[in-house]
Amino acid sequence: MAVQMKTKVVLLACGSFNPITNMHMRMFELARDYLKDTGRYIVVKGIISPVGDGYKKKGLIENCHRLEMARLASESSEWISVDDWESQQPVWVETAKVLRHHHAGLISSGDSDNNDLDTVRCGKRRKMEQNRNICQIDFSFNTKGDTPQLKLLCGADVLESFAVPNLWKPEDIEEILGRYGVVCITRCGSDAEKFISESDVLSRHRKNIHVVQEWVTNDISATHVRCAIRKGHSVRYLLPDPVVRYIQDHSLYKESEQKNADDILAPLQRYTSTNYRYTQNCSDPFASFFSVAFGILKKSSYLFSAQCIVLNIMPGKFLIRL
Ligand SMILES: Nc1ncnc2c1ncn2[C@@H]1O[C@H](COP(=O)(O)OP(=O)(O)OP(=O)(O)O)[C@@H](O)[C@H]1O
Ligand SMILES: NC(=O)c1ccc[n+]([C@@H]2O[C@H](COP(=O)(O)O)[C@@H](O)[C@H]2O)c1
Ligand SMILES: [Zn+2]
Repeated sequence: MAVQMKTKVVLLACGSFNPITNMHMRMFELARDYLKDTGRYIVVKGIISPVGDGYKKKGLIENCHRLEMARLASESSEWISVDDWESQQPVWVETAKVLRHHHAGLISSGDSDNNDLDTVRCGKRRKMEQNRNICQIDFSFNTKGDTPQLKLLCGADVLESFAVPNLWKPEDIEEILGRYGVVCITRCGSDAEKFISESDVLSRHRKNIHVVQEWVTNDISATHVRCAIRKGHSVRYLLPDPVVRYIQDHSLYKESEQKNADDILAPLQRYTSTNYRYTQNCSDPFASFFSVAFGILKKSSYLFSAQCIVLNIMPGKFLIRL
């Protein structure tokens, strides 16, 4: 009887994880089931890669805490682990570069018995031994090719953010979609299918974009969690228990929302340097402001939902803050 060959996949989730929530962990489970059900893929590993502090997102707490919380959350998983390479970089790193880094790691480690994937398996062997059924499901297939495919795992809001001017370099979008591929989990407030059909670049790479419908709609967001903590409300059952304990033990998120409040998000800073530069001797600051800001804000529901927009207008000078 012919043995069906499956393509091995490693899922990489990039994000703030500020803090990591149950939904972040659930994204991996949803994506793995979806890919398995296609009959073509077998997910062998999930990587959580918290963004570095240089991302400058409003309210982003130090990476040491976000990393530790992600580690605590992934302790209960036999196939998801946390990688600190991205968060340890001295400046913010584009997602395409993070993918390149992990892809190079997969290639160099090959697919031998002592490769990177097996390091995760060994590190979590005890848990896997406790759950032999999962081991059998995951590794009983013949797989094709030596190196697993690496795919970006994200929510639909991140996919939609591809359209925000000056947030992503067009060549990075091409690389992410063309070379790796994306597994996108639907999210309240986003319509991934509509967005893909209306975007030339996403339509062109349609076969590399897997949209996973989460029917049990779950609008947990880290922003809501931080807001609840500030109010002194319980966040239990929205986050893994060890993460709730860590937040309590370290008194996190009480006053962190002011962090980076005056900063510009790193990608916007990098790609719009000519746009947001102070404009000197401008005869009509409002006219100039709108010509710059309109491009940025036109399709930025993603930013509107997550960021506060502040304008600093001084005589003859102005600055957009997102
Ligand atoms: N409820 C959710 N449904 C689908 N995707 C989600 C959900 N929550 C987070 N994600 C995805 O997880 C990844 C990391 O997200 P992030 O760390 O920004 O979490 P978040 O809850 O969106 O936080 P914040 O509110 O601070 O933006 C992103 O790809 C995001 O789209
Ligand atoms: N140009 C880019 O590579 C680019 C732009 C915006 C966000 N991102 C990444 O997407 C993720 C989004 O995280 P948040 O949803 O928490 O903002 C982060 O990991 C960030 O580094 C990448
Ligand atoms: Zn987010």
